[in-house]
Amino acid sequence: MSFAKLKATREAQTKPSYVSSDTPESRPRAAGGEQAAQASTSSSHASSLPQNANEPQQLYKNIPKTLLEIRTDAVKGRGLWATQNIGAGQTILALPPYAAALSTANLSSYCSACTKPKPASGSSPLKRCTQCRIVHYCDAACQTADWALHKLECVALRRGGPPSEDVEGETSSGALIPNDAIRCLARMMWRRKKKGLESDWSKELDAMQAHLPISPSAQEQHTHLALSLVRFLGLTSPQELAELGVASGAELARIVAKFTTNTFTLSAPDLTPLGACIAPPVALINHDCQPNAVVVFPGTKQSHRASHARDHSAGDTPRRRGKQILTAYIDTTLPRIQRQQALQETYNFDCRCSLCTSDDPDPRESVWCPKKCGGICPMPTEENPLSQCSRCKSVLRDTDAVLDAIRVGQQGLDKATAVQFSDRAKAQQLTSKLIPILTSAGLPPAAHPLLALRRLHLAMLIEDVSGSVSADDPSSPLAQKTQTQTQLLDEAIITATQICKGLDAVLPYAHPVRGLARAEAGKLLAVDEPAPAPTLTLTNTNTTSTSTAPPHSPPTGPARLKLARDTLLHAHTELQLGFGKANAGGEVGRAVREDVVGLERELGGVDAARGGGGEGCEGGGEA
Ligand SMILES: C[S@@+](CC[C@H](N)C(=O)[O-])C[C@H]1O[C@@H](n2cnc3c(N)ncnc32)[C@H](O)[C@@H]1O
Repeated sequence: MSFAKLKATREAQTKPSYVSSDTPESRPRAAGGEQAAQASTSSSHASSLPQNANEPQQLYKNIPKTLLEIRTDAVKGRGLWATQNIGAGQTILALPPYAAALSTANLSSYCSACTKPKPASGSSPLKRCTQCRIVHYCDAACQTADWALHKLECVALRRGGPPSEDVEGETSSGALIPNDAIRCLARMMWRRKKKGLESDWSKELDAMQAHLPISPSAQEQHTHLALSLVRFLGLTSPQELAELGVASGAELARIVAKFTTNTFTLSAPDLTPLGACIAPPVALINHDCQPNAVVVFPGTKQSHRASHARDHSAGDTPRRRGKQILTAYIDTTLPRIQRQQALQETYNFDCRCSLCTSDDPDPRESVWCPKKCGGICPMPTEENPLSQCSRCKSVLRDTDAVLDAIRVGQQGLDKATAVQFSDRAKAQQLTSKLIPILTSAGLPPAAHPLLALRRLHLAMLIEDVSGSVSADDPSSPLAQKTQTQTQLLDEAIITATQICKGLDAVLPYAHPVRGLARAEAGKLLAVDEPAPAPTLTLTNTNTTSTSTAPPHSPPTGPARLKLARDTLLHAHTELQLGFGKANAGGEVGRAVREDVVGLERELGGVDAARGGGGEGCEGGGEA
């Protein structure tokens, strides 16, 4: 698994949100910069705070001082605080990563300079570096922009990577390709040397917080990464290490530790993980499971010439002056215990945020009220099987059945996630079987692992839907073909709708994941319905009636189009806030807006054909 994927399993799907969370109390800004920061950090976190940076405010020139300031929290260390009220959807920070690398699987399908994907067939394909034959670029301009780093990387790639599990593929000449973490680290080191060790750029990197790994497995992982890096860089002596500005092996270990604590998953505008990247000003932001900001890579209007890490403030409540800016490092749709484990494993701290310390029932860990009053019961556990509805106080019976369903669901989710690419049929069989088991055990749409299973199921269904539309088999009978297509599409729409319900219950309004999920549901509703292929049903009165609709199937015809338009409009509003207003909701937000305009036109046509006036939105669907 690539480093990006590994981190992404923890963080990507639920890139941060933005509730008006009541963040821990702000503390007065530490007067003494790094020393003060170090002194005020809990030693139980075994972290080593920056030793050699300037007064932090003098570094980080690209942090807008009119909006933000660096302060130190006694528990979390340095962080960013709002110096004025920041509106929903306002960009807080926008900057390109200091170093980035695509994961190996993406090296031939994305540009290594701007991270734009391979163009659709028909347009000119990505150009491969003729020397290493590994990295690809949109054109000569992208290649030139990346050359200063790639010329060093090209040599290292041709030399071949370390023969270890960090290697994820090989070149046509059989050279091994190290994973994205090693290549990103190497790019960071080369650039650090080029910029000068005394430059602010390098000092910001050096000032990143490092956790000295506590667990033996983390220690082993760091050592392994450091050794692989040395081999990839082609270093054979301590002198060569010193030429890169690294005085000793211990210092190299610290650099690796800083890297793992502070990297981000480089993602596409739709949050698909692409690789690893590092941006010290953004890495200053601390974690909260109910954060008030989000890190996204929304794509630029004309092209992806610059891959910006943008930190957006989103949601419908402004971040008030004096509040700490907080993002989520992990998937916040997960139940508390899994969030805590992920944070401990990678970032080495116990989260004490309001969500992690609350006693209120949490939809992530809940079961519908047995009396169906609309309330929820806390999910029973082996230790605490007693559970009652938070609203009507009805007691949940047969908790063993619920516990069994959850256990089987979690095991199935782990298995299906592991085999989703290698054995699609198995993964799909698992998700299809487990979703009804969990719903009949009474789990609401937000509960884990039901929500996660549905998200996985939908990803596979969407591939099937596009496959069934594009690979229309002319030999199969029309009725059978359209029925399969209708069933697939309806199942995808129903699943997407349930996912939106689940995400709405656990993520704050305008979270990018919510916006993307709603955009997906809207797009599925907008897919042309397969030509009607009615099944004939004989009735006992000797007449025939037609019916293709399974129970709870989505509406058809103009009603479906209207629902698609309304869903996409809703998605557009959330995407604008989640991916930034100034950026018009990012690449996905702009595409959704075009879809809305198309649907408005179609609906106008339908209304005109019926002789009615359209009931569309002015200006093509701006919410
Ligand atoms: C990416 S860094 C954030 C910036 C860091 N505070 C600094 O001083 O450079 C991540 C580290 O910050 C600390 N941290 C972030 N959020 C925290 C939280 N909610 N509680 C405790 N520590 C936190 C942890 O030590 C974590 O490994």
